[in-house]
Amino acid sequence: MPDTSETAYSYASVFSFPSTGELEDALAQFIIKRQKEALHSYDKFTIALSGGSLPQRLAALAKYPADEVFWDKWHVFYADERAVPLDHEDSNHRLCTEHFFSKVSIPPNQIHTIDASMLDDPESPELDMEELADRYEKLLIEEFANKNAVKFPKFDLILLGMGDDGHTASLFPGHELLTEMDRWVAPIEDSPKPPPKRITFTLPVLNHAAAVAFVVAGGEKAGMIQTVIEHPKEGIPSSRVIPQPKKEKGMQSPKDGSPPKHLFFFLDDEASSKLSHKDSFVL
Ligand SMILES: O=C1O[C@H](COP(=O)(O)O)[C@@H](O)[C@H](O)[C@H]1O
Repeated sequence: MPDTSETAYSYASVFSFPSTGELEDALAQFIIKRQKEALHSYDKFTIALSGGSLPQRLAALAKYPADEVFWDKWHVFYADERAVPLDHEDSNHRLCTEHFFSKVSIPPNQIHTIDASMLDDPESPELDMEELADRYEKLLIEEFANKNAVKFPKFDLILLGMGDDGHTASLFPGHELLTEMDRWVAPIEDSPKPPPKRITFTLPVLNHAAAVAFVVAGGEKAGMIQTVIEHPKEGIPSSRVIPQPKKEKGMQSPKDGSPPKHLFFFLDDEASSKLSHKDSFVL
């Protein structure tokens, strides 16, 4: 577990905003900066999204003009998805479509969903969750494996939410999936939060990303945010997200010579109310 101090967090930048509107504007600027950095190195921007409250935090991006956000370069995946049809009320894809994709112009073939053809009857005992996860992993392999020939994909940015129990993506506290160190995408059939059947990125995928940002609002999450940032614990999934991407040529370091940070928290003032330190938001 990383060292933390009362004055600054050595491994993460923690930003807090008085309102969710201000949080959303700052998050949009941050995402655009990451997109520009990615496009300096490659001709695409690979991003993974979550469900829950995250999709509604992305709508601010729609305000930016076409010379700022290059939607045709975006390649979108899901950090986790529920094993339900894509138009089901529990689907993370449905939420992202309603709150975000419907407002912007990402080419639909660059938004990578789970294989809906397997999900006509999500209650069916025949539903092969291993196969569902493997098919999603294959999409990642098509996107990443040739480019980097690495053991794990390296997303330019992964956006995560956090439940008040500390779960993130569909990695739950104390669950055996926290020990999965080989697969990229894993099934879970006993999610403590409904629906029970889901697929999820594994911890190594989260921790190989160039950047991961948690986006969390609300006073009910303040205690867990303090634990994750100031007193991280092995059994709490969000505590285990500490990206350490492989160095690449052109990777930018801060001008002050400090080691680059790859983990970011975008919080509202209620979620950050128990923290002893917050960073100024400077891009
Ligand atoms: O079940 C899930 O929960 C987390 C957290 O959701 P939130 O509503 O508390 O923001 C979410 O990030 C994940 O994608 C989702 O499947």
